[in-house]
Amino acid sequence: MGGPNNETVGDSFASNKSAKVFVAGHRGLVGSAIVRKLRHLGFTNLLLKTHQELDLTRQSDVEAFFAAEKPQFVILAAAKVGGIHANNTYPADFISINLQIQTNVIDSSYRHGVKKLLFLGSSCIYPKFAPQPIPEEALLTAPLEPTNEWYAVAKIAGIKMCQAYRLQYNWDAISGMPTNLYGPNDNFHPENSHVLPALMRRFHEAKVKGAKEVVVWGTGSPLREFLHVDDLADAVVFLMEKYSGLGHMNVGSGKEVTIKELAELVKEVVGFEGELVWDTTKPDGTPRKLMDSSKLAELGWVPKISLKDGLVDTYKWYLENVKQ
Ligand SMILES: NC(=O)C1=CN([C@@H]2O[C@H](COP(=O)(O)OP(=O)(O)OC[C@H]3O[C@@H](n4cnc5c(N)ncnc54)[C@H](OP(=O)(O)O)[C@@H]3O)[C@@H](O)[C@H]2O)C=CC1
Ligand SMILES: C[C@H]1O[C@H](OP(=O)(O)OP(=O)(O)OC[C@H]2O[C@@H](n3cnc4c(=O)[nH]c(N)nc43)[C@H](O)[C@@H]2O)[C@@H](O)[C@@H](O)C1=O
Repeated sequence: MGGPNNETVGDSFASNKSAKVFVAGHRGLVGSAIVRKLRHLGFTNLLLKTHQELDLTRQSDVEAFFAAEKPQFVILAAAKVGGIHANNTYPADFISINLQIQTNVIDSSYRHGVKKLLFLGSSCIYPKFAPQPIPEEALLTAPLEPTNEWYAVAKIAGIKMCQAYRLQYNWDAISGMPTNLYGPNDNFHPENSHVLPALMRRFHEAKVKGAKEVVVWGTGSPLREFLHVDDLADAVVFLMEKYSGLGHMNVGSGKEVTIKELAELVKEVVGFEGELVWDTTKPDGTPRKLMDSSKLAELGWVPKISLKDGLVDTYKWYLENVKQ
């Protein structure tokens, strides 16, 4: 069994199903998938608070919550999240809310005896023109993509905070960097969401209305790597169990598609039969961000859900759960 400075640890997380686990952001895309996974594994003592019940930007409330509840494990999936337009339009929100949430949760977790914390960042932490596939070592080697640099700077601070607490206090805080995610409970907002849910909604509404065209942003040439959120939840539990290193860990599918290919695939899954029209006044963002997830693969984790299967599953969820 390893302590905080060992690269890998034994099965101390998943073997204790009655451990008190705080999943922050449990109603979001990622948090809800982690809760499903933990419940499936038999965890019985999950600590869950809605944004209304506990605003994680309020330091004294977070401090009081940790003092009263004393969780043993923390998975930090609460954040201000959005797609390229939201990141570009609300830079102050993206940097300040994320810095506040993560600083409050990480510091209170340490101060109130949490055994282990997992912080979630994003593939946008890497330079705009990083080597592909992007290894963890590419962090802070060149300038960021301007459309999301505010969010990226907050996420980089979160990684560094976990590392600093490990170094100074010998405390077990780790970071996982997921690639672009999708799945049940995604945000389907027409402007502020990520590309995949935005297109699913737009194609669905066009199909229902019998529209002839759907507008898609940018040129269609950027490449993106997509991972189903149930795979990510599986990787999160894996990291909680098996990894206790200083370095952050990439979590990707290893497969990339152009936005044009993605749009064609979503169109097919939804069953829209009209044309695509490209709005090139909208930004493309970073040209390519395929992560190198070989470190995680070497530890023994690989994804299982293909993009096609994941899209079918997500559209089924959309039809059953999103008000039409
Ligand atoms: N979606 C993606 O493609 C990717 C996501 N990630 C990371 O995964 C994590 C989760 O993202 P995702 O699930 O997509 O985001 P969502 O927006 O779906 O969920 C975020 C959750 O955080 C909660 N939250 C936000 N602000 C506060 C606050 N002040 N106090 C309490 N709760 C709050 C939200 O509650 P409410 O809605 O009530 O505000 C929501 O439940 C983030 O760290 C993100 O960076 C990483 C890579 C890709
Ligand atoms: C996960 C990651 O997500 C964000 O980065 P991003 O990968 O650029 O995210 P995106 O999903 O919004 O766009 C991907 C691509 O798709 C194109 N695109 C086409 N049509 C629509 C469209 O309708 N909506 C959106 N959002 N994009 C569209 C869009 O122009 C771009 O070329 C970060 O800000 C940050 O949040 C982050 O970490």
